Parts: sequence; C-alpha cells; structure tokens
Amino acid sequence: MKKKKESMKKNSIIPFLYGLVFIAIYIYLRYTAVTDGVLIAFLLVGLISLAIITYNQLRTNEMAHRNEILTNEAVQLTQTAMHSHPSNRNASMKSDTENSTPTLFKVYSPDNMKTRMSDVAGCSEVKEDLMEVIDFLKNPQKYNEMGAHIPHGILFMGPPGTGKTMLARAVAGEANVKYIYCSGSEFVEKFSGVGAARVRELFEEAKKAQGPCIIFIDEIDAIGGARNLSGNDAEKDKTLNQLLVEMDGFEKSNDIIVIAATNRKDMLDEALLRPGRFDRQILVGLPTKEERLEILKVHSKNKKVSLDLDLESISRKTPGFSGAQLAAVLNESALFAVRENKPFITNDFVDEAIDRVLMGPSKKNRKYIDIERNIVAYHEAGHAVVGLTLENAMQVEKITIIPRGDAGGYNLFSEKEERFLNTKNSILAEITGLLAGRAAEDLMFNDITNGATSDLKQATNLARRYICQYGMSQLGLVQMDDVRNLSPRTSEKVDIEIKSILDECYLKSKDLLTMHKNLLDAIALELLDKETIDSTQIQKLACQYC
Ligand SMILES: Nc1ncnc2c1ncn2[C@@H]1O[C@H](COP(=O)(O)OP(=O)(O)OP(=O)(O)O)[C@@H](O)[C@H]1O
Ligand SMILES: [Zn+2]
Repeated sequence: MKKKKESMKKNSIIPFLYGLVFIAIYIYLRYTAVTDGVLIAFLLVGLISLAIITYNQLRTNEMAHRNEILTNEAVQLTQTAMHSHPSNRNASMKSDTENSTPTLFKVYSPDNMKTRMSDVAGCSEVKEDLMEVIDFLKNPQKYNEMGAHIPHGILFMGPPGTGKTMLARAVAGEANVKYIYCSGSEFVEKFSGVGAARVRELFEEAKKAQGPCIIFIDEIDAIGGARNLSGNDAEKDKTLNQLLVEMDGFEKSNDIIVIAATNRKDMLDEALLRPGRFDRQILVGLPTKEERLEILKVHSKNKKVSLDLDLESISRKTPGFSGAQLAAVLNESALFAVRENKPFITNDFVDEAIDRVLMGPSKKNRKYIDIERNIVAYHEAGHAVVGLTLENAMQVEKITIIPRGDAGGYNLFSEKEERFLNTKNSILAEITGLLAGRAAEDLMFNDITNGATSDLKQATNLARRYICQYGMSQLGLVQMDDVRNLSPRTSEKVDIEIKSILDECYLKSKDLLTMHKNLLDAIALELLDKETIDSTQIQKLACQYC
C-alpha cells in the first residue's frame, strides 16, 4: 500500500512541474510584445496538453495498481498448487510481495541436490563437456588465477524428455552448489515490466549465494523467442532485454552459470546466442540403441524384474523413444504387474507398456462391426507387407488390430540396423509404407476409410521435409525450411511436388500389395484370428508366402 502511494506521488509530480513551467512561460509572454491571438493560442495548446498528461498519469497509476493485485493473486494460486505437490517439498518458492515484484522460481540448497552424473544414462559426450563446468564451480579460483573464462551461459537443445533438466540438476549436484529452477513461461506476463522484474529478482537471488550457483531456465523459448519487429509484444521484449542485460552484467569473477533448455533453438533470438551469453550450445538428442539400453538399466535397477527380462530387445523395439518415454515404459510395466498381481515385470508387460506409451491406452471394449474389423486387419497387413517386401523399409516387430488411442490398430517397426543418416530411398520407402494401409483398403474393398488420417499426415510432413529441408526432390538443391519466406509461386510448386511424391509412392505400394497378395491375405487372416502377431510369426508367414 505504502508503495502504491509513493508511486502515485511520484507520478503526480510530472503534471505539476509541467503546470509550473506553463504558468512561467505564460507570465513571460504576457509582459513581452506578443499579440493577444498568440497568447490565446498558447493558453489553449498548454491547457489541452496538461489535460492529456494528467489523464495518462492517472491511467498509469491505475494499471500499476491492477497489475500488483493480479500478480499477488497469481503468486498465491501458484503457491497453493506447489505446496500441494509432493515433488516440491524440498523446494522453497520466493514470493516477496511486500518489497518487490513476486517471483516464481524454486531455490534448492546444495544439500537438496541429490542427482549425480551417474544417474543420467548415455549422453557421454555431453557429460564430458559438463565436467569442465563442474570443475570450475568446485574450484573457480583455479580458473580465475589462470585468467581462463568458463562460459556463463550454456544452452541445452533437444527434443522433450531427453534429460536436459536432469543434466542441469546433476551439474549442481556434482558441484554441490545452489540451484535455482524456473521455467521461461513463468516470466510471460501481460503487464508491463513484471517479467523483467522477475528476471532481475532471479539474478539477485543467485547473487545472494555469494558463491557458485546454477540458474536453470527451462523452455527459454517462451522468453527468448525472436523479438517482435512489429512491436506487438513489448512486454515479452522487455523481459528478454532484461535477461540480456543480466547476462552481459556478469563479471569475469562471477561464478553464476545460467543453463537454459529449449526444444526449439530455431525460435530463439539471435542476440541470446552471441558470445558472452549462451555461447556454449549442447545438443541433447534422442538416445541411440546402446544409450536406450543404458537408460533401461538405470530405470529397472529399483524394480522387480524377471530374470529373463530382455532389455536388449526392448531397446531394439523402441527407436525414437526419449529417456522419459523409456522411464514411462518401465513404470507402466510395473503397474501392469501390480494390477495382475504378479511378482515380477515380464517381457509381456513391457510389450504392453510400449504400446501404451506409444499409442495410448488400449480400447479393448471398443466394438467393431465385422466389416470394420476386416478393413483394419487389411489396413495393418498392408503396412506390414510393404515393410517386409520393400528394400530400405523398417523391420516389422509386431502388428495388432487392438484399438489404442485414436488408432484402429498399428505396426511396431524397428530399425534393421541403427543409422544416423536417412537416404533418399529409405525416406521414399517410409512414405510408401505409410500409404500402404490406405492402398490395401482400396485394393481389397474398392472403397476407402478415414482410418489413414494420421498416416497421411505423417507422409505429407515427410514429403515436405524431403523437398524443403533435404533438397532431394525435382525442385533441386534448395533449402526452403521457413514456409513464411516462400513466395506464393514457390509454395504452389512445393505443394505440387508433395502431391507427385505421394502419388508415386501410393502407386508403388499398391503394386507391391498386388504382387504379394497372398502374403497380404495371410497376415490379415492371422490378425483376424489372433488380434496381435509378433515378429517370429510375421517372419514365418513371410517365408511361407514371399
Ligand atoms: N539420459 C537419461 N538417463 C536416465 N533417465 C532419463 C534420461 N533422460 C530422461 N530420463 C528420464 O526422463 C525424465 C524426464 O527427463 P528431463 O525432465 O530431464 O527431460 P527434459 O529434456 O528436461 O524434458 P523437457 O524438454 O520436456 O523439459 C527424467 O526424470 C528421467 O526419469
Ligand atoms: Zn495406417
């Protein structure tokens, strides 16, 4: 309240001063040789501008007051939510509403940082990179004496769930330093200056440590997105500017390290990536097969697993899974075991859990009429036949017609061998495989369903990347990644090219299905009988009918 009165007092000084200056000039003019007309004009202009200034000041006062009330409410709500969440028991949330703008970050003392590098499986190169940072935090004087500068800003880039937060916590845990967590989205506010004030307070909190400290900003893209040229988002720009100011203000001897994480580096403002800011950028990508195995080992350590649980085979069946998804698979399997009253997690539970994590819960109670069941069986068999017969296609691990999430059924594919590069032929094979479900429906029933919606979406996106990112199409060696920069003519050309690739792949899949019609029938009939078939059964049918 006191603060509000003070700011109102400060704000009313401006019209008051303006009024004084105005009266002084009027008196001066009155006693000099100006005409009455000039005097009246001066009087009018002066009074109108005084009215405008006073009105603006009153509005600013009102906005600041509303702003304060709303942010106080927001803090109270978040505090309630955080205290009711068990994972936040160790975290203390700052909310100094009396003296400054409320903040929404969590401060952890070194004793509360239990995560270690050994808890993070895989990412050995990333961990190696971070060892130097940990050493600096442990012995800053060693580096300062040598005149060596350690980067104060580190940017983790990579898909969700790949362990970025875990790595930041592990750095703080290993170095035994204070850790402050916040999410970029918490700085996004409608009201002028609130986000910037929160950034200031975040850095003040870090400086309080009077020693090494880590600030982790998750989802930095929420504040660090490219600044708005149209000036529509002035509040967000102010917040980002404040972050830049704070980072530029680091002294050489300062031992605060800011780690930020993003899934969208392309969205970030260039200014953030300049030297002295987030100049060490580390890619935390999806795990390889070996890394998936290591992650599975870490997460199965504290679980009751059967002796024959084949982690190797699970890692093979889960290409593209993040660490978080793998952790979820093992957790889901444990839940299945409890539900079924079994003493251990078995391979069957894990298979079921992979399906669940990938496609959502099964909908066994969803009843198909017979014709729909037939269509789904042929649709899935269509995907499988192309996978089995087309060179460069992925290996089929499992096919099911048990509906899950939005899907009527699905194929689980694995990589024949782990590759880091996609060839032109393997991309075309993937598009052909994606369109094979629709092709089988058309071929067998002379009609088509909306069951291929997600296949078409994936195929179209892949074809677009083939043209616009990889430069593999007839349009040649061009990068047209940013659709916003395409002229209408080029856009049209891209659309025509996408259609031509999809049409070609569709014809190819229809040809393959016609050629291997016996295999298609055999897989569809087996699916209608058993609902789910695994790789051994699939291989058997393939040998018999190919
Ligand atoms: N390399 C890993 N080793 C062990 N566990 C992992 C690994 N990567 C992810 N996990 C598991 O996934 C969970 C989520 O990981 P984390 O929050 O660190 O991911 P993130 O990259 O920060 O995700 P987001 O981008 O969604 O914030 C972790 O708590 C952990 O259980
Ligand atoms: Zn499909």
